[in-house]
Amino acid sequence: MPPIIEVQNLLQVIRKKCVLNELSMEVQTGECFGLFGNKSAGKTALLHVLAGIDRFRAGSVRIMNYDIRRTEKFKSYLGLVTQEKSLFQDLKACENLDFIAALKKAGSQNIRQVVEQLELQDYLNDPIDTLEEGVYQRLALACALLNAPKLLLVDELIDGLDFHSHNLIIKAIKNYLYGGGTCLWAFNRLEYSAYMDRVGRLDKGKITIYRPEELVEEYRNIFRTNEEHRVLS
Ligand SMILES: Nc1ncnc2c1ncn2[C@@H]1O[C@H](COP(=O)(O)OP(=O)(O)OP(=O)(O)O)[C@@H](O)[C@H]1O
Repeated sequence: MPPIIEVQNLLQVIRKKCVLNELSMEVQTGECFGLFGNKSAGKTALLHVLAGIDRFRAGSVRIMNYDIRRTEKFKSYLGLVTQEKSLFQDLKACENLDFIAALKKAGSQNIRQVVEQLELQDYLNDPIDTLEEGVYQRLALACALLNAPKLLLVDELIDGLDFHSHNLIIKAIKNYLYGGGTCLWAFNRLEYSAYMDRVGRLDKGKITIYRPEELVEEYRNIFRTNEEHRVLS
């Protein structure tokens, strides 16, 4: 089976700055693949290319074996939670679910399922701008899962959320993966790498692939080295 995401020599330039530089990577079906890196490392830029939001300068990107420069068919298999708030601000929570379900051709059974899974029952009649951050992110994930996507792309998602929302989201993603889904998850807190099967660390437009424990070990070593220098100097 070909990889669900296949990127070769991807070059992305934003406002004359080379953000992704000859980047190549593959994600296999069923993986939870993390994108890790400092602020401005290019995680969102890569996610936006994979979601078909931004055009890219050069290279090749295939999602589910579709060349994303040639077709938009892959988009109907995606679920996406962006870093920016992208739900409809003028609609209530239930209206967002109904509207997005209609766009994705998802039925009322799907809506009931995600509402239950992410415990949104008490918030359905609330306007979006009154939702606290954790509930907003649960709703954003619920909307992304409505079409039972083959590939879920999420940016940050759980950073700074209350413990209950954090746990509900982790459980929902775990169930999604258990059901055969694939997730690509951008984050910038090292501890979240524990949720991933593999992690790609972005730095200066390049990607290095790690097992989560290798990434933690590398940072532990950096810490130890720094500590030694500090004590010695
Ligand atoms: N619309 C834009 N206009 C100008 N520069 C941009 C734009 N979008 C991204 N960039 C630049 O591209 C680079 C990569 O940004 P990106 O948002 O992908 O980083 P990131 O790894 O997601 O960071 P963060 O963790 O802060 O979200 C940064 O230097 C950023 O300033």
